[in-house]
This record gives sequence, structure tokens and C-alpha cells, in this order.
Amino acid sequence: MRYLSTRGGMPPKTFTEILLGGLAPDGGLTIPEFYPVIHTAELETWRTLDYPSLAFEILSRFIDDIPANDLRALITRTYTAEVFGSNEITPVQTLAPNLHLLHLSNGPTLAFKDMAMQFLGNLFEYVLAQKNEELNILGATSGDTGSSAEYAMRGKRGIRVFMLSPHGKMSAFQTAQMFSLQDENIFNLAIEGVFDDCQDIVKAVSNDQAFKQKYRIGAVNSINWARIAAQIIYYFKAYFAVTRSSQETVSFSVPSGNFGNIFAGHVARMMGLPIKQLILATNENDVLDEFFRTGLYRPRTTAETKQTSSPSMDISKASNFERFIFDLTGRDAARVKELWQAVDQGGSFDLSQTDLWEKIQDFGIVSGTSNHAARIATIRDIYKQFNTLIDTHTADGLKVGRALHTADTPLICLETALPVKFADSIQEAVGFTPERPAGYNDLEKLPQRFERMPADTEQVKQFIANQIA
Ligand SMILES: Cc1ncc(COP(=O)(O)O)c(C=O)c1O
Ligand SMILES: N[C@@H](CCOP(=O)(O)O)C(=O)O
Repeated sequence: MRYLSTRGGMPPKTFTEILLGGLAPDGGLTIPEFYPVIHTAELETWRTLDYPSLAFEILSRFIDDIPANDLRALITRTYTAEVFGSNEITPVQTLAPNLHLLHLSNGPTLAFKDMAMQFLGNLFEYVLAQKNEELNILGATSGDTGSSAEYAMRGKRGIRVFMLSPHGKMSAFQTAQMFSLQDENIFNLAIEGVFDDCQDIVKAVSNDQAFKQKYRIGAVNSINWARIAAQIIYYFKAYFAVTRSSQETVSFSVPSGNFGNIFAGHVARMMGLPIKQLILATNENDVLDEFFRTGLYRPRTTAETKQTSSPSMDISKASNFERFIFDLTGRDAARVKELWQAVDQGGSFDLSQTDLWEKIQDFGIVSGTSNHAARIATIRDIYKQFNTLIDTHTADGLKVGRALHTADTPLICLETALPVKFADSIQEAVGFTPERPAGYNDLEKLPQRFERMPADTEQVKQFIANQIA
């Protein structure tokens, strides 16, 4: 499998090249030259596979420059009951007929990011050792990617992590999870801005090719294709959990911010998984919902981006949306480049009067928005009806999913974090705070180590250069 850039300016590269490279050199996102298609008969043979075996079947379609035995060993070492709490790895809980919850947050940092990030940690370590190279990871987080990446990379030889987060905008638990890490290879930078400012800095640094080469800058955000690839697996696993034959269709509801999780679902669908609806749920930062309802893509400014009680989705400029538009245009890189010229200059685009707007129906994506009152009511309702506590992001997904899904199809709602990370909202919804998993009791009391910085690319570069020196 070779990889291209959504903006057309990258010669085809191998998986390990794009794994270490992160953002494409022309500022676009890397994407496989085609999606491998799994026909119904083959899909049926995957039905009884355990998680690591299924992961190997899927990942080996995208990763063909690591020997199969080594890839299998990396996968088997990653997806264990010790790391993810059960042999199922991503258990499905049936709440009611045709309403299911896909548990993705039983990894070490209690959010779905661990599903891919634990694999990335092992993958980076393996590839860097093979190439005898080092990597300095530069990432942006709104709360969960940061701790997931840091836990996956802490203590790993040849890897440093520089993680940018929006100062004062994550939950107390999320902040403490990251900032309490004292490992020498982990650096937390609290940026005075929102997540989009952090992500813009990551992209600006990655677009400085000289700096990127000199300091060996890599990515762990979902701009890294490996993240998307590893997130495809659980769509297949969940499909098999709620169906009996591969003729049946299902729908997924996905709380969305950077459009990575739902994009993995889109790829699963392009690979042939019978998905009827991919239901996209936003919080009050509703840029993506606006697009899927009207055709207008208008990323918001820092000042317009709202701080909400589902803070990990406080995102107004979704990276992976560019990958989706690449597919929507029939993989027309020139058109994507033109559209993103406007976006990169702070502008917008409107597809409603173009040939693309009709084609969008083919992709099965429908969308809706949630808000604080709705997520609190949903948390309360799910607890009362099903004795199950969900977090604020999952609540956004359930709220929109239940409103938009067609009743004839099973709906699988993706659980993206554990409620303990957002205890204040849980208290508001049900009158008590969730029990903490072992080892997390005094998290917020631990000493914290971080650097506060303005949203300034040059200062971030200087910090990285100083640490490496
Ligand atoms: C808990 C949680 N839910 C949902 C999302 C949104 O996922 P995505 O950015 O892949 O759309 C995030 C962050 O990305 C998250 O941390
Ligand atoms: N919600 C994320 C933001 C980054 O998303 P990613 O999937 O691109 O890493 C977070 O919690 O940090």
C-alpha cells in the first residue's frame, strides 16, 4: 500500500514513511491510495475472530512494509486483557433492543484514544529501533489525546513528547492526568488559546520542513494515518457483536471534534462494512453539523469557540474533514488544495450549490448538535433507565444518535471516555460523582509539571530546540 497527500504534492510513500512523517510535506493529510474492499464472503470469515486477529486482518491491508510476523506480534502485545480490561477489548453493552453502547474507554487513560495510541507506542518503538532513529512527537490535545499519547510513550527510548493543550480548558482530571507525569521524555505546554490554536501550531511547525527534518518532528494526532487505521478495527468488531449475518446493516453514532473517529467509520464503510448511517454529534461547537446540514464549512475563530462541558470536542477546525472532502471530490487533490487555500487563510467554503452536495448522500453521514442541558438530561436518563453512567461526550453521541437513527437498524453509540474524567457534570446530572478506578484517587493532588506559553509557533519551536539541545 502506498500513501498520497490530500493536496497532491507528495510522491507515493510507504506506511512506515508516513508513520514517522505525520503531516504531508505539502500541508495535506496522508491517505492510502485506495481503500481495500472486503467482500461479504470474506467479511463473514472474520466474524468469529478475536480482537488481535481481526486487528491483524485489517491493519495488514494498510501496513505492508513491516514483516507480517512482526506486525502480528506488535498487535498481540498491544490488545491484551491486561491493557484493556477484558479479552473482548471493546465490549458492546446492549441497553435496549437496537440500542447498544460500544465501550472504548477501558484502556490506561480512560478514553477511546488508547485504542489506537497503545498500538502507536509499540509501533513507533519498533520502527525507530529498526531504523536506528529518534522521534520528537509534537501533539495537540483538548484533553484526551495528550494523556493517551504520554502514557503510551512515557519511558520509550528514542521518543520525546511535546504536548500542547489549551490552558485552563480541560477538566481537572484530564489536566492532572497529563501534568502529573514527571517522565524526562514528556513535556507539557499549556497554550493560552483553544485546541485549534494548539493544532495550528503543530501544523505550522510540521510545515517548516527544515525544522521538521533537523528535530525529527512526528505526530500522534489523528493527522497520523496510523491513528485512523487502528480506529477502524472496533467498527468491524462492534458490527459482528450486534449482527448475525453480514447481510445486516447497522448505524453508528459518533461524538465528533477533530473528525478522526467518525472518519475511521467512514473508511470501514468504504471497505464494505454494511453501515447504514454514520451519525455525527457535535457539542455547541457545531461547525461539522452546520456543514452536513447546509454544505457550508466555516471554521470558527478562537474567540467564537465555546468552552463546554464536553471539552474534548471544543474544536472548530477538524483536521480529518479534509480527508473526507478528498473522498467526496472523488479524490481530486487539486480541488481539495483550492478549498483549503481559503480555509488556511481563515475563510470558509460552501458546497451547497456544487455537484458535490448531491454526492454527499452516498456517504451515509447525518448530523446533529447537543448542548449542556441535553447532555445532562441524557446522562440522567441513561442512568435511570439502564443503570449505566456515561460521560458528557458519549452523552452528546447518544442524544443525537437516538434522535436521528432510523428505527429499523441497530444503533451502536460509541463511548469515548469514562465519566470519572468529567465528575462535575456527572454530579450535576445524577447527584453523585463516579467511583475512581484504582490508582486515580489522589490524582489532582500530585505535583504538576508544565510550561505556560502564548499561542506562538516560534516560542514552541524554541522550547523544543532547547530541550533537545
Ligand atoms: C472523549 C472524546 N470524545 C470525542 C472526541 C471526538 O473525537 P474526534 O476528534 O476523533 O472526532 C474526543 C476527541 O477527539 C474525545 O476526547
Ligand atoms: N479530542 C482530542 C483532540 C485531538 O484529536 P485527535 O484525535 O486528532 O488526536 C483530545 O482529546 O485531545
